[in-house]
Amino acid sequence: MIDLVRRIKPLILCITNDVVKTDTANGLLALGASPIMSNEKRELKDIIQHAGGVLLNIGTASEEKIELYKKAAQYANEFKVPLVLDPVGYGASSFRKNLVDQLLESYEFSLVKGNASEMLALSGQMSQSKGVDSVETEKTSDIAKLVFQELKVPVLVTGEIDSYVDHEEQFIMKNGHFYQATITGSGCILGSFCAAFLAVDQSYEAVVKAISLYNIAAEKGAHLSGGPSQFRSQLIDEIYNFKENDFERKAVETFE
Ligand SMILES: Nc1ncnc2c1ncn2[C@@H]1O[C@H](COP(=O)(O)OP(=O)(O)OP(=O)(O)O)[C@@H](O)[C@H]1O
Ligand SMILES: Cc1ncsc1CCO
Repeated sequence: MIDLVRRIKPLILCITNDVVKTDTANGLLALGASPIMSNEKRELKDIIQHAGGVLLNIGTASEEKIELYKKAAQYANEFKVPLVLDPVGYGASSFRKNLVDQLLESYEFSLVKGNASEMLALSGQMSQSKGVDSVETEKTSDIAKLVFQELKVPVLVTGEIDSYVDHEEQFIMKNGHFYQATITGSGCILGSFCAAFLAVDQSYEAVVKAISLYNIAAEKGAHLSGGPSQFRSQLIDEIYNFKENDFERKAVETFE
């Protein structure tokens, strides 16, 4: 499926947070997709008409950006473009919680992905959210089931083990390296990769492939790195050099 992404080179609109814009654009370029970032609601219709996927990441949301998120979601639904939501910091403030709840009520998402803390909070259960990093100890598979029951949209919960649940599939995915948790934006980049794979294949397999590619690239990159800084750039090279047969390392299992 990576060959398909590289051949189609889908345009991915990322309405994402200020911390990770450059890393996300570099990640998508290394993958073979075509990123565009935007902060302007008046251009969204033009862009989304030609986009293969849209990512909404609310990591640095503000009152002024609410209309931007809503318009992007509206056009993505109107033009039937896959729409991914990353509810960064959900549970860390009531502003973020209200914003995400409104978006989920009003628009159709192809995937909601977040770390264990964010997703546990989204399920309506108590979570120890503090800031944007995950501090949850519950299994991501249990959290994914809870959030899916609550939202009834495909969900991905990230952590040491990632879990995906939709109306008919349930997977855990074991690839990845702890260095990923030492760099900012690791989950945010993954959200953009999910949008890029969903752009070429609107099924659960696209999500599994996006995570597997990203986490296998991380495993390979970590072995060549002395720490987070080197890892950060090595990861981009491993993504760029990823071959279809690298998927042979993927560690994906179904669960009950
Ligand atoms: N300890 C770990 N071992 C293996 N992989 C990990 C580990 N921690 C995170 N990952 C991987 O890192 C990526 C990001 O997951 P994480 O849950 O850290 O996201 P996040 O908290 O949303 O990140 P950020 O907010 O920095 O963007 C996923 O692909 C996940 O599989
Ligand atoms: C650190 C941080 N704060 C808001 S968004 C972000 C990037 C990781 O989610």
